[in-house]
Amino acid sequence: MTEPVLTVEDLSVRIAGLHILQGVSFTVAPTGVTVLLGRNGVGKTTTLRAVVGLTPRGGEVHGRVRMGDQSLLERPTHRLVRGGLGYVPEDRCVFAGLTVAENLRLAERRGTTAAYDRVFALFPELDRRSRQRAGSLSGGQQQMLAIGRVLLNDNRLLLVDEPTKGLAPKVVTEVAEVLKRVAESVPVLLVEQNLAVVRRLARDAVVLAAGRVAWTGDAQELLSATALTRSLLGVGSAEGHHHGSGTEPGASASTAGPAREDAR
Ligand SMILES: Nc1ncnc2c1ncn2[C@@H]1O[C@H](COP(=O)(O)OP(=O)(O)OP(=O)(O)O)[C@@H](O)[C@H]1O
Repeated sequence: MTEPVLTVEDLSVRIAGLHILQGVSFTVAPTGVTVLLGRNGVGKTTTLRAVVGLTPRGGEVHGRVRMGDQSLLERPTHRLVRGGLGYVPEDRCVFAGLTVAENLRLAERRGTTAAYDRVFALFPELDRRSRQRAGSLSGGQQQMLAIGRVLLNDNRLLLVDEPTKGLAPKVVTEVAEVLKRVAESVPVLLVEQNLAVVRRLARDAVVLAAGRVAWTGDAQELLSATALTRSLLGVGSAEGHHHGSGTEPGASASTAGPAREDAR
């Protein structure tokens, strides 16, 4: 068996008195996309943040997280990033007042050669728009910039949080396509609510529920098991068709109905 690139063991996170993660354990395969799923507010973002050392101040993190043989939890984020842990946060965090080129330049690491060729091959638009202010880019273009910025450097693992959130259908497809190409060379741990995107990209799935891992296994198998997706994610079917009352209110992936099937 190949060694996982990331091993999370008994991860527990408390924030503001809430015990959000209560002993989460899973691994991320060294190739392809592993998707982290679960209903709204279950702790997917909290998991990624804990791995990369960005739990909000005052939050308590316990457990073990390893990337290869390196233990991550006690290291500061900048060290982890330098060690090859790439993170694309949910809110993209591009510098709105700076140009595309300036945003990219800020991501360069001293002592290494930034891989502009790789980034512009994946995102030719960033090259074309290099003098445009990031704040005036579309949501999709900002997402491309957020991903491109991380890809300027070599990574051992990418953590990508809801990259298609709030994007137009056509752009969702573009972002999914780019992530698929990225994942050919670097493993990705992806939080994604759009099940059409999950279907397109993911090989392995980890599902969180009630602060713990409720299911792990083959992502495609999960998506084809209607009863399972309904109980774990609150959607009737990963196909995006309504089956009976397949969209329960408040279910995270329940927004992945027909309107979100565009990424196929
Ligand atoms: N800084 C914080 N202070 C208080 N509560 C927080 C904080 N960060 C997260 N939480 C709470 O922890 C829970 C998990 O949040 P998290 O963002 O990890 O969920 P998620 O699964 O990523 O949700 P979504 O699918 O909606 O993005 C939520 O109930 C959230 O309100």
